[in-house]
Amino acid sequence: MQNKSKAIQDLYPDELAHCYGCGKNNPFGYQLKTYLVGDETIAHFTPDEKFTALPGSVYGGLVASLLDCHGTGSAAAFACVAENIDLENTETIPVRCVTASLKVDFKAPTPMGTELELIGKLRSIEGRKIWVDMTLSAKGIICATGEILAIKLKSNV
Ligand SMILES: CCCCCCCCCCCCCCCC(=O)SCCNC(=O)CCNC(=O)[C@H](O)C(C)(C)COP(=O)(O)OP(=O)(O)OC[C@H]1O[C@@H](n2cnc3c(N)ncnc32)[C@H](O)[C@@H]1OP(=O)(O)O
Repeated sequence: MQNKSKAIQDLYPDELAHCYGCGKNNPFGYQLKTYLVGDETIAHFTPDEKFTALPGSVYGGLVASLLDCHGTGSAAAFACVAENIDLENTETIPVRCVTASLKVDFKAPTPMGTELELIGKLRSIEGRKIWVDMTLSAKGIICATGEILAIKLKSNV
């Protein structure tokens, strides 16, 4: 079992840490952080008014991008576990996962100014293909669900 201490995105090497959604080296982005806790992953984000769809609710593009970055982070974490890479005792990980497919279902309006919680669960790993199921909730209410197919790149770029 892994503990919640290092975010998976903080283990991406510096030259690959510029993603708008989750790169620690992108000062303009969301800097989403995904943690492995037991056999799930978790991330939090609190949207402000610039992400408005209608007053009081968050636009769907943000919801999708949070699921995208939590999904690839989760896929990388689950791949590391499968490969016996100890996330607690490494500075960078050798696994590179990118999104091939992302499905989002919007279940309820996502409220503005409330901490959102993203949870990821590994569905399966088949070769370089990693499927993760996700929820995005606010105050315990599921606002969106997501399914991602992430692909582990063949070589370390
Ligand atoms: C952007 C580059 C960054 C590189 C550095 C990495 C840095 C790590 C840090 C990450 C930073 C944060 C990331 C945030 C999340 C993003 O936003 S990522 C950006 C959005 N995603 C992209 O730009 C990916 C664009 N697509 C691609 O580059 C290529 O299509 C892929 C996904 C790497 C796959 O190409 P490939 O390695 O040549 O693999 P390929 O043989 O085509 O497919 C492998 C398997 O997956 C299946 N597959 C592929 N696509 C699909 C699909 N859409 N549906 C179903 N199955 C599929 C294939 O059928 C195949 O299955 P099998 O035959 O093995 O059974």
